[in-house]
Amino acid sequence: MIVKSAEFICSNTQISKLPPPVKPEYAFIGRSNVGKSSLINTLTGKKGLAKTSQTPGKTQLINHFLINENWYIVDLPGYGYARASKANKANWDKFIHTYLDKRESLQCVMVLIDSRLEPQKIDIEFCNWLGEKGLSFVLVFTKADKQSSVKTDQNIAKFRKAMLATFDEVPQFFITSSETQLGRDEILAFISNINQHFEVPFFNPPA
Ligand SMILES: Nc1nc2c(ncn2[C@@H]2O[C@H](COP(=O)(O)OP(=O)(O)OP(=O)(O)O)[C@@H](O)[C@H]2O)c(=O)[nH]1
Repeated sequence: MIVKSAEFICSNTQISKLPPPVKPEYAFIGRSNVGKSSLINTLTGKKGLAKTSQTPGKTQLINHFLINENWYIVDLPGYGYARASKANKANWDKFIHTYLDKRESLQCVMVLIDSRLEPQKIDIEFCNWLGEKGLSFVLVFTKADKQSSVKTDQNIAKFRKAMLATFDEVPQFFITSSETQLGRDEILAFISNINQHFEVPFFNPPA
């Protein structure tokens, strides 16, 4: 897929104010600082579209970006920000879980995992929750340029093994780097394929 246009549409803290669910959308989520904004910028080819920063936990809203005028990238707040208060974490859980569980037009959750790390409990738990809810998701291993491909493969194998404790099969995965654009074309092709089969879901427009 060629990305011809990518524009920021809205930031939300309320599910009721999200755009109508009439276009396919893909939610990008992961631990704070996993490289989510960088990946979104790489996919869209727009450097400043999603803000990148070295301060973990900066993204706190649900951000919708409209791509080629016919599908959305949804930038979700990062989870597992160590310095967030308990109340904030609980709010995050409720808000994001509601969005993921109820959003009619959500096609796939792109779960970003830092390829440099051994399997992290919080990532596995999140995948388990998605599995319990029957939500479609893929794994996107980020920052692959930061170490050898052997090391990346080892960490991915460990992650897959950890997932097999609860899943019969491991979901599809992508290896990416926002530095080298590794994985960009594969993710866009994956999305393009799903978009072709999208049918507008039934939904109740707000009164
Ligand atoms: N070398 C390398 N650095 C990366 C890559 N992706 C992200 N980074 C760096 O990692 C840091 C965090 O990246 P962001 O894209 O801001 O991460 P984020 O997940 O959006 O962060 P939050 O907004 O805190 O959730 C920045 O310093 C990026 O430049 C990558 O693929 N390779």
